[in-house]
Amino acid sequence: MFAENLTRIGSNVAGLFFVWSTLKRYFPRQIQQLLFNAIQRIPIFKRLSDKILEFFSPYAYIRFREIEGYRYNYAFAAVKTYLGAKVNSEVKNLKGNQVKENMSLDLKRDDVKIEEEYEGVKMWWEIFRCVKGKKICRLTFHRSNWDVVTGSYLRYVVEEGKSIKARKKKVMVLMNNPSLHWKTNMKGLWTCTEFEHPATFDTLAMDIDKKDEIFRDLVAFRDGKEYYDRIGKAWKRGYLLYGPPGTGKSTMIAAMANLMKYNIYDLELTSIGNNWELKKLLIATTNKSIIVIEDIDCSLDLTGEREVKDLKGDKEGKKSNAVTLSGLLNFIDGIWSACGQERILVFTTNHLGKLDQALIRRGRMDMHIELSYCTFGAFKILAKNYLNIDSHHLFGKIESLLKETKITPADVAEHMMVKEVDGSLKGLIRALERIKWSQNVKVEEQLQQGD
Ligand SMILES: Nc1ncnc2c1ncn2[C@@H]1O[C@H](COP(=O)(O)OP(=O)(O)OP(=O)(O)O)[C@@H](O)[C@H]1O
Ligand SMILES: [Mg+2]
Repeated sequence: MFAENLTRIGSNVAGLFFVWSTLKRYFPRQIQQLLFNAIQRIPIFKRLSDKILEFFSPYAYIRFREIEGYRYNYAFAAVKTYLGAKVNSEVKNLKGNQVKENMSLDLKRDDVKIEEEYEGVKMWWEIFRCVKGKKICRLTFHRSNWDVVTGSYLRYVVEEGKSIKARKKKVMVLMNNPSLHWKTNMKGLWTCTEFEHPATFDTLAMDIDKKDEIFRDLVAFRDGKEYYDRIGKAWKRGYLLYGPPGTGKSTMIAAMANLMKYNIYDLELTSIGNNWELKKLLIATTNKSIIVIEDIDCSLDLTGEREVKDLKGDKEGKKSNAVTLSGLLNFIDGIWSACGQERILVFTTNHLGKLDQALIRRGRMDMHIELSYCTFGAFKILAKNYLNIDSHHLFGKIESLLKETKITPADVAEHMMVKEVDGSLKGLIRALERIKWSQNVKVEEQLQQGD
């Protein structure tokens, strides 16, 4: 039976070769090409000729499909980014993209066939769409180079593609929608817009040592995959930012997002109906993100007896405004941690004392960061940002006034919006003297009341 089949296949292939060689003998080259193209247009012949060519070919192929099964193939994305970035003066097909008017032009290679050499080995890439319309990147290489391709080339392409993507990544900010607007399949939970806050760690006005510590902590977290795997801990970190209004809590979150290139999920607890909604929202967040709950003490009444509140929430069921402290804590420690990686959680508050200890204990909130009134060090950073000066003869006076007054970096910054250096520094000195005077009056009043 097998021998019979083999004979039949052999005679069919021989028949095809005979027809082909006859055509080649009697028809000119152009007509041969036309015939070949016409045959190739008939899907069954195309598949057959591709199979025959593949069988006799000394080349091997690796396909990266956009979708594998029902899942997006991240290797495809990396390969596509890598190929798109191969831009140089010899490339003839390029495409230009400008997402926003004020953003720079992004040039990408737009060839469907790309040839390159790696360690002396030739590689041929082709980008096309399969019958179902999904994109495929296909690599062709000589079989004798199997070891180079599978040993190092593909790893290099994927890693390079990922790092190009990370460099070009735009930070997004996502805000939760009320459940009324949610659609099926976990869609419509978050509204997404591009995040364009210019704050960086350089422009952040605070004590240099403290700033360095936070910076190093974030970088260690970002590069800490192996460490977290080794110690068997979920790859997440919590920061609690506390301090009076206008001291830079929101600015620090922006600087964190810009440094890490993580998206920000701005979680507005007051528009969440219950723990079930909270759970859905948190599960829909992606890796490499910062989940922010601003003014945690105002968003929820999280203080006092936890048990009493939770009981109330349970009794009233799903419909009640029942986002509870234990609901929040469970997701921070439990299910959510297990299903997500590389996430940062940031809580901000103006009143540290109001928070429940369970919420802010170490391990949940790994770092407590106080942002406070403007020091001379912080003032110098603001002066550099706003006025582009490193020193000035009025700095000495400002330094001694800052030691005696409580002024927020936001108020200091307000005085430096005037471009003229002398005028803005003198304005700041007047403001500091006013604050100092009113602080002294207050102290005197308190003393008199004490008498
Ligand atoms: N530490 C800081 N470094 C640089 N700029 C700052 C700093 N603090 C405040 N600012 C300036 O003041 C403005 C208000 O600061 P920000 O919104 O970060 O304060 P906040 O601590 O989040 O206040 P709130 O508690 O009211 O939310 C910012 O836009 C920024 O320009
Ligand atoms: Mg804020």
